[in-house]
Amino acid sequence: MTVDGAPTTRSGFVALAGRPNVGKSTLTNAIVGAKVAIVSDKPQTTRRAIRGVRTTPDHQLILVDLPGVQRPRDVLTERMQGRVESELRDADAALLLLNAEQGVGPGDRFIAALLKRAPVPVVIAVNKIDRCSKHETAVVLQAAADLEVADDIFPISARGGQGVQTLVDHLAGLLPPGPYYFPPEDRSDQAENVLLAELVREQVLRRTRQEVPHSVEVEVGEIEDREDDLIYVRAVAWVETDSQKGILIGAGGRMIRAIGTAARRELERELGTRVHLDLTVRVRKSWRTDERLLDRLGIE
Ligand SMILES: Nc1nc2c(ncn2[C@@H]2O[C@H](COP(=O)(O)OP(=O)(O)OP(=O)(O)O)[C@@H](O)[C@H]2O)c(=O)[nH]1
Repeated sequence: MTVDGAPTTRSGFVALAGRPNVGKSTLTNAIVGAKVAIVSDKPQTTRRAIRGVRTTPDHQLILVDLPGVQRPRDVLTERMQGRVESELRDADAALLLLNAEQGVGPGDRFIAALLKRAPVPVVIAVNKIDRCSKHETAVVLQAAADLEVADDIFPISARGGQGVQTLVDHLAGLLPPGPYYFPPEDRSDQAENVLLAELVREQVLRRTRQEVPHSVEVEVGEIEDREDDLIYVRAVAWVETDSQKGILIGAGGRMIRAIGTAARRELERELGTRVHLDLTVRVRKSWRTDERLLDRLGIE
């Protein structure tokens, strides 16, 4: 409280960086307390910067869940990297997530080098400590310190919750004083169709496992109130080859029906109403290099 009794709030942006699969989505959900970022055991699920908003009486912490940072390889990853750099410029702090199970590798060093140039304080969280002994964790904490990028390093388990509160308290302390950016009830500012597309994509990945790589993108074109208590959602799953399309559709359409049913349930849970999901599969050869499609999909 200030002298005149008005509450002092802190608010700002924390840019979350880390190799694919380190647990960025799981941590985002743990911090925000809702399912805003999709979680999958496949690397590189998160292509868009998905923001989660945590609001408490004294702070609003806006997490920017960065796409997996990689060396530029094609148009998509160059764009992703551009996005990472601009998010860092606009952030109040950066959080580098490491995987305790895997230790510090070249990918982590690459991101750390990028973060060294960030004009904001950098914090490291070493995740998945539930999978490691105390000694193994200590070794990774030391390797994290040796990156010489962060002043503070926190061991956590995003899945189990261990250490998450301490980390959040520290991050909140790095935010500048200021009013809230979003209404307190908001947990994500994503356009609804992007969020729904992520939920559908999660089901596609879950069911197709290794067979269909990360070349699947989902676009939600239409969300329409059809009648009381029923929302019509039209989605297209874009793949790169005819054989991927075949896998997604499956023998006699079994796979696409299973994906559709599971995705519809997720959408119903999200929207709190019955959903009619119209899901089609289309082939778009090398969409990764198609700037116009990337724009339409909201990948900047
Ligand atoms: N044991 C354990 N597993 C975890 C923990 N945090 C995340 N995971 C698992 O690690 C896998 C990847 O987690 P995600 O949250 O999807 O990782 P991500 O960094 O968002 O991945 P991308 O979006 O692909 O970059 C999932 O299977 C999670 O359940 C943790 O603290 N402990």
